[in-house]
Amino acid sequence: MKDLKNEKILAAKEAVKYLSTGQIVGLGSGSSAYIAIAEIGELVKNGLDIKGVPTSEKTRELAESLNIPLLKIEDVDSIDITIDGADEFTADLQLIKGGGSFLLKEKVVASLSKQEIIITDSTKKVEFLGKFTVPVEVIPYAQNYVLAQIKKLNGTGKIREVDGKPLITEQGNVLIDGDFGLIQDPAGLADQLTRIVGVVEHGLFINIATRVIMGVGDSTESFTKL
Ligand SMILES: O=C(CO)[C@H](O)[C@H](O)COP(=O)(O)O
Repeated sequence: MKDLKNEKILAAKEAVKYLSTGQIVGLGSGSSAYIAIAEIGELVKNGLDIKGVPTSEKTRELAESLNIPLLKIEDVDSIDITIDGADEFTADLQLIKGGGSFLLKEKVVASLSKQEIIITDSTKKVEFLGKFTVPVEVIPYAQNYVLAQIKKLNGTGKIREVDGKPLITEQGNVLIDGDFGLIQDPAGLADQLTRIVGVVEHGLFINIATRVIMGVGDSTESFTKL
């Protein structure tokens, strides 16, 4: 049986090799990113001088607990490198993110980043995105409209719930998990979702990742833009 936790650890250890002193580092969210943050905490303890930019409150709390110095996103113009996770990726580095509900901040941080390194276990690589649903962050007022528009795109949408109630994101929005089947044209779907009024952002990360490091058994595989 695959040891997915170990695969994430191996990927995280490989990713932090890209860090160097003086950098501003985006800190992702999710179980893989938290492993990387723990590694970064160790490196900081041993003298690595970086400043982190968190992608969620949970990440901020974790980084603070590890004494990683932090910057506010408002105070940075550019981020040198971000390490984050993903729910699915393809060989040409298109991603679905947002399983952990933090896609909006993750995409802002990724968009500011010169390098976006994604770390995953070996279950996340797919030929076509779409087995994992596409999270769509929506202002609550527009949720029924957006659900109807998703239908027009031949998709089905479901409001994400926690304990029987709609999950409210850190930005006060709701998430619709959109099922579009296997996605043949992720960039096209991303454009269509962006154009729906009331959609704040979605979890298709198109041409954003610069490298994916995937743990496989006892080693890692690295994917870069072809
Ligand atoms: O996008 C995310 C959170 O919004 C996560 O990076 C994604 O869900 C992967 O999580 P994990 O590393 O726990 O598998």
